[in-house]
Amino acid sequence: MAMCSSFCPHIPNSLRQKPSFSFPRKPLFSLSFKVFSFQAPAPTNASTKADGSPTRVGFLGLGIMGTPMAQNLIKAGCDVTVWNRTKSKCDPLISLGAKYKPSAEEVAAYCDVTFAMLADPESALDVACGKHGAASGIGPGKGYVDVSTVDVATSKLINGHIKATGASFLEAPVSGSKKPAEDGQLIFLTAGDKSLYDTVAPLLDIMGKSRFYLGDVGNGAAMKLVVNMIMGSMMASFSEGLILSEKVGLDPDVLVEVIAQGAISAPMYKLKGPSMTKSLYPTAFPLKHQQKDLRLALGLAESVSQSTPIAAAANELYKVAKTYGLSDHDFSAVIEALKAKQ
Ligand SMILES: NC(=O)C1=CN([C@@H]2O[C@H](COP(=O)(O)OP(=O)(O)OC[C@H]3O[C@@H](n4cnc5c(N)ncnc54)[C@H](OP(=O)(O)O)[C@@H]3O)[C@@H](O)[C@H]2O)C=CC1
Ligand SMILES: O=CC(=O)O
Repeated sequence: MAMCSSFCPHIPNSLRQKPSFSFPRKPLFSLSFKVFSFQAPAPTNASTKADGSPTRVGFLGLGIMGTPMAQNLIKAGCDVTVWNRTKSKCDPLISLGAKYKPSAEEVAAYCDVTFAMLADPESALDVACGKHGAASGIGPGKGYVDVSTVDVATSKLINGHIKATGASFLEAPVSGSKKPAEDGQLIFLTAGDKSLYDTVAPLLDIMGKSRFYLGDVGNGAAMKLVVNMIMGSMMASFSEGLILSEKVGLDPDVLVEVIAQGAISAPMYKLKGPSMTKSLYPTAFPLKHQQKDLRLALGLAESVSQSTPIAAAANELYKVAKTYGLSDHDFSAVIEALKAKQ
C-alpha cells in the first residue's frame, strides 16, 4: 500500500524527537492520489533520541545525489557521519560539520541509521556486504537504508546480509535528479522493514517531498526501474522529435514550447529541451546510469516475460551513446547518438 508523507510516522523511543526542536517545515503535500489523508504533526527532531543524545546518521556515497542529500541532513541539524570511496568528496561536508569515518563498516558501527547512495548494483553490494562494508559494522537496533537504484535481486541480497546481523533494512531509491536532491524535493520509493521506514520518515522528509511505502523488499527497486524505463524511452523519443523537427525546417525551440503547452508536456522536456537544442548536456543524471536502469528494467521485464520493445530500442541508443564517450554527460546527450546516425 502506498503511503505519502502525510502518513503520521510512529517514531520508536530510540529516535523519538525532542519537542524543543523543529526541522525546517516543508508544506504538507497535496498529492491527488494520497492514500492516507490524516495529517502528520509537523516533523520534529528525528536527530535526537529519548535521552536527548543525537541520533547518528551515516551517509555512504557522495556523488551527484549523495552530496546534496547529506548536505540537507547536516543543514537540518542532524549528526551526520560520511564516507566515500574518493575521500576528497567528503571534505565539503566535513567543513559543513559532518564527521568522517574511513570505511563503510565504521560508519555503520558508529551510526544508528546509515544511508547509502551508490552508483550501481555492484557498488551497492560491495559497500553494503564487501570487505569493510556496512554489514561488518552494523548490528541489532541499527538500520541500513539503500537509496541507490539497483535491481530487485541485489536489493534482496543486501537485505539478507543486513538482516543476518540483526539490523533492519529499507530500500528507498529516489525519483528526482540533482536539483530536486539539492532542494529536498526527492520522491522516495521505499520497501522493507516498516519500523525502519517509520523511524527514518522524518529524515526522508528533509531530503524529499514525498515518500511511498511499497511493502516487501524489491517493490521499491522495481517501481524505480519501471519509472526510469519510461523516462529513458521518453528522452529517446523526444530526441528523435527534436532532430526531425530541425530536418524538416522547423525550429526545435518552438517544438519545445509547443510540447510544453499540450498534453504531452513534462517537466523533463521543459528542463532539458532548451539546452539540448544548443547541444549542451550539463550532467544531472549521468547517461551511464540511465543505460544501467534500462538494462535492469529489461531484466525485470524478462523475469515476468513482459515484452518491452520500446525500452529495448531506447537501451540500444544509450549503449551507442556510451560508445561515443558520453557516459558521464547528462542522459539527454543520447540525442547525439541519433545525430551521428544522420
Ligand atoms: N543523478 C541523478 O539524477 C539520479 C541518480 N539516481 C541513482 O542514484 C545513484 C547515484 O547516482 P549519482 O549520485 O548520480 O552517481 P555518481 O556517479 O555521481 O556517484 C556514484 C557514487 O557511487 C560511488 N561508487 C561507485 N563505484 C563504487 C565502488 N565500486 N565502490 C564504492 N563506491 C563506489 C562513487 O564513489 P566515488 O566518488 O569514489 O567515485 C559515488 O559516491 C545511482 O544508482 C543512480 O542511478 C537516482 C535518481 C537520480
Ligand atoms: O533516476 C533519475 C531521476 O531523475 O529520477
